[in-house]
Amino acid sequence: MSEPAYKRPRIQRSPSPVYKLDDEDDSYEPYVPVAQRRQAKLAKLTSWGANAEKDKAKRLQEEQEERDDEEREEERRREKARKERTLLMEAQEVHHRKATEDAKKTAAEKEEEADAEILAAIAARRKLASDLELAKGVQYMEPMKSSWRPPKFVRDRTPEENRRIWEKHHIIVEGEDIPPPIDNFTDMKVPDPLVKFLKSKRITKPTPIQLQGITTAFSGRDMIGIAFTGSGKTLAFCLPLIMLALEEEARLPFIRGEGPVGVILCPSRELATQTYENVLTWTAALTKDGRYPQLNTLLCIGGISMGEQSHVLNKGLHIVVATPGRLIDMLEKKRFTFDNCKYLCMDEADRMIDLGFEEDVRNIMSFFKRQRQTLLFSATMPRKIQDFAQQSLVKPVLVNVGRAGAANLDVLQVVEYVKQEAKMVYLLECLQKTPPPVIIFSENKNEVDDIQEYLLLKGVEAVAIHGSKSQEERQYAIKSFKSGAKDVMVASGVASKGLDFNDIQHVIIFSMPKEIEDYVHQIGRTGRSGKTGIATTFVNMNTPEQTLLDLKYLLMEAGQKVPPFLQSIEDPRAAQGGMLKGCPVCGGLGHGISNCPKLEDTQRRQMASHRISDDRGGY
Ligand SMILES: Nc1ncnc2c1ncn2[C@@H]1O[C@H](COP(=O)(O)OP(=O)(O)OP(=O)(O)O)[C@@H](O)[C@H]1O
Repeated sequence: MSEPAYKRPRIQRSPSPVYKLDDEDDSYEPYVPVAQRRQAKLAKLTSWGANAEKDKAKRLQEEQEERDDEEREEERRREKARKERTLLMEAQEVHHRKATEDAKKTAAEKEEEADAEILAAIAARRKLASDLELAKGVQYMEPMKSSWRPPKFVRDRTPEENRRIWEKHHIIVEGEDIPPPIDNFTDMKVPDPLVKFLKSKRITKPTPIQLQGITTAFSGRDMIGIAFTGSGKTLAFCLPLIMLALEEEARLPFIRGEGPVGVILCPSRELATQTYENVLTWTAALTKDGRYPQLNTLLCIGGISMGEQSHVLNKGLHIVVATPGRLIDMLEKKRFTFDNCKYLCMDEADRMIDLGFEEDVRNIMSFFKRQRQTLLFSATMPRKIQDFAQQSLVKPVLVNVGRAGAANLDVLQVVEYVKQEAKMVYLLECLQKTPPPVIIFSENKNEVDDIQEYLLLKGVEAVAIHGSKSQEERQYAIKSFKSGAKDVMVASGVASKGLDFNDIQHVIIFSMPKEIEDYVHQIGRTGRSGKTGIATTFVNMNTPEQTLLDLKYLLMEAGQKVPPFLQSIEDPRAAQGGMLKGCPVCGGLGHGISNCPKLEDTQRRQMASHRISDDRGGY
């Protein structure tokens, strides 16, 4: 058995006291003397002020840095956004802006703008200069030098006196240092035998284009000459070349292989032949006198054998009259060179540049070794061609007699509505209006043949000419018509440019050409050199309304009678308001550039990229 546990008794004691040491008392503050305390406070205050300044500056700096950071960040964001913006978005914006602006414009303003855009696109063509000159950036700044001086009394004239002469002859001149007009061949210093010869041909006084054009060309200036059909442009550009050739020959006679001094380019073989014959007569008149040397002229056209003219090539050569294709051929074969050629004239220049000859002209220019005097002449020269040509000429002078593309006022224009099926029969009746010679124009080669056949059947002495005829047939037609052996010549429109037949009484336009310029050239075969003539034009349902509108305006401009069916044709542009200006591409008054038939035709031709003629010098 176990013993019970013993519980020891506990003694209750009071808790032991907690002792604290003196220095552990919180409230204890050592004693600091007053002076020392004041100094300490002062020091504290001073140091606090300086720190506050520092803090403030620091804070400001930090704030500035923060702002800079934010700006940089914003710029980064903007840059990123800019990069992310697609071209499409920009295009949309431009489009939107344009749409808003367009909404504010009138229809006329919109059309004007569209026209300007098309014109700018056309104007962006390469300058008319040789490839070499373009590549080398050769640009002539000063006109060619000339030894010709106007007589003293002309030099002494005041500008006001010159202006009065221009006004009197309805001549508009543009350009720098315009040479003075002279209204007398002798005062122009044209050699006496030539003046006498011209007189014998009833050419006694210069026509307006001659009195300004000849002095301009004599002065060595590049020029654009615009004047009515039959107003004597041929003499205006041939005479200066003849004078230049005389001067060169007198200085040092030409021997074989030398020359030519100048070249005249024409768009058709017939026109080149006619100009060549003119040059031959004028140079022969000089030589006949015995005081002047013989000048040699070469006709350079397709369809003829150049062998026949080898006698000319065997001598020094002064003047070449050419169509572009054959000229390029001769230059490439080095039958002659343009090393000393100083004069380049283009007759019917608007056609030369427009009718697919532009590249040929550039090619021809590449054969020139130095600066030349360039002259462009035509009865029709739309603004577009003038502007284009101006950039290629050196300080050009523009000599303009009447509106470019206006009809000759000496032609009485009659427009008749004739049904298609009635045309042939009515033609016979129409032929009775005047005595021969008469020219009938048709746009279509087959129609030309049909008309000739019909007339022959009816006993009318008629010849026909168009681009598909052989050179012999073409020459025969021209010769027999010119000599008076044949009364009527039926021709395709292309035969119209520049041909000068004696006293054509009546021009009948069997089918109205689409381009009003062609009409102007066709009616211009009559009413030449101051005489009057009649032009009868057949129109009907097949004639495009726009062509009729061009015709209407042309008749109005020339003060001619406008038949009721033409009067009733409304101009859609008139309804839109705005100025009715001539089309800058073709000069037609009845339409704008956006619906110009000539431009359409050019574009179609360019797309088909085929040439007008196989020999480049024919029609
Ligand atoms: N000063 C003049 N006085 C009278 N007749 C002239 C004069 N000058 C030229 N002629 C004659 O006028 C006719 C027409 O001249 P030319 O063929 O040079 O005209 P054009 O202006 O070239 O016409 P187109 O634009 O149709 O080619 C010619 O028969 C020419 O002999």
